[in-house]
Amino acid sequence: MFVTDLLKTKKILVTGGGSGLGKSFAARLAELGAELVICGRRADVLETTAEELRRASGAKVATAICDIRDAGAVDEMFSRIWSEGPLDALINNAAGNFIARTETLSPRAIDAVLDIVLHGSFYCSVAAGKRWIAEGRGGSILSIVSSAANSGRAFTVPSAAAKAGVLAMMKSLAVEWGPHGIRTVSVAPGLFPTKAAWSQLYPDGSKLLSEEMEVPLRRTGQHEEIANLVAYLLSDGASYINGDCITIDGGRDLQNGGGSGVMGLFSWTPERWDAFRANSRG
Ligand SMILES: CCCCC/C=C/C(=O)SCCNC(=O)CCNC(=O)[C@H](O)C(C)(C)COP(=O)(O)OP(=O)(O)OC[C@H]1O[C@@H](n2cnc3c(N)ncnc32)[C@H](O)[C@@H]1OP(=O)(O)O
Ligand SMILES: NC(=O)C1=CN([C@@H]2O[C@H](COP(=O)(O)OP(=O)(O)OC[C@H]3O[C@@H](n4cnc5c(N)ncnc54)[C@H](OP(=O)(O)O)[C@@H]3O)[C@@H](O)[C@H]2O)C=CC1
Repeated sequence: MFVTDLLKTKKILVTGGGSGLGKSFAARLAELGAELVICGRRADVLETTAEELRRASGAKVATAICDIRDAGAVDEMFSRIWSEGPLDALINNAAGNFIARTETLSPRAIDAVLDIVLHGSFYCSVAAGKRWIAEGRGGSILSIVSSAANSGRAFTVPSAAAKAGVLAMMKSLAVEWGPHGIRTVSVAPGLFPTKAAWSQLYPDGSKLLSEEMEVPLRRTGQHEEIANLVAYLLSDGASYINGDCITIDGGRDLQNGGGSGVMGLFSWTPERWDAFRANSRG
């Protein structure tokens, strides 16, 4: 679908690039010639993925262990990356999320999601942007958000609020940093199966099946479909797209508001919620 060296001159950081969609983005970008840095908290996950990508594509793939909730650690990571050459693009992909009744959330639970999604994306964006501006060079920032950024979403309220904040940041920076040659673009995915999303959001299989049936295309998305969109948006072919958010969800958002996909959760008993909490990651 693309020329094989579409991203040949680009060096790209993918936060959360060791697993899930981030790994699929990294794999596609590497295939298209990009040099990559993938970051996350788990060294073993990052190393395994980096080795897989190097073997499959021959691309240069570096890893950075970094908890993006820590602003100091983020800035250190960017300094280390820059010491070997500047980035051309940043993908804010790392996220945390889980279903919960909002009134039961502890302050730490709320912060866990807000800090990863909103603060982490903000720290990374500023760390990249200030370096590009100081050097008088351009760059691209792509953030993975969700349709909940516009509509809100019951039972994953911290994620919805954080994604809305990220979207507002991206639209604002498109205007503020556009004159510096820095463009921003957001992608709002629908249902893309990943181990983490499915365990954190769809522990109840029947609920997922009903959500799939609410997608006009009657299926979940394939990773290569969203990875191709991300590759295009970071390529020079998309150089006049700035500040927009592209939805890739098989039409689901048009059919649903932010609420109907979670209707099944209203019937969960407190015991069912306790069982989910006891078994969920974290
Ligand atoms: C808007 C909806 C549309 C969908 C769009 C988005 C989809 C996705 O983002 S799917 C991606 C899902 N991937 C992940 O979640 C992977 C990363 N997740 C994690 O690392 C954890 O789940 C984390 C977010 C909880 C953060 O981990 P960590 O920093 O290790 O946090 P702790 O284990 O220390 O927990 C902090 C705090 O949160 C409470 N908590 C954790 N899980 C739950 C839960 N299921 N329900 C309620 N509360 C939970 C935990 O108890 C801690 O609070 P305190 O007990 O008060 O200390
Ligand atoms: N899958 C789906 O259907 C949908 C996904 N999305 C969005 O797509 C993106 C990818 O989701 P998905 O692949 O499903 O999720 P995953 O949980 O598989 O991936 C999240 C990645 O983020 C990393 N991460 C989490 N917290 C931190 C942190 N504090 N610092 C650094 N890295 C961190 C994780 O690595 P580690 O744990 O090692 O740190 C992991 O590699 C997210 O932005 C998500 O909100 C949006 C809508 C739907």
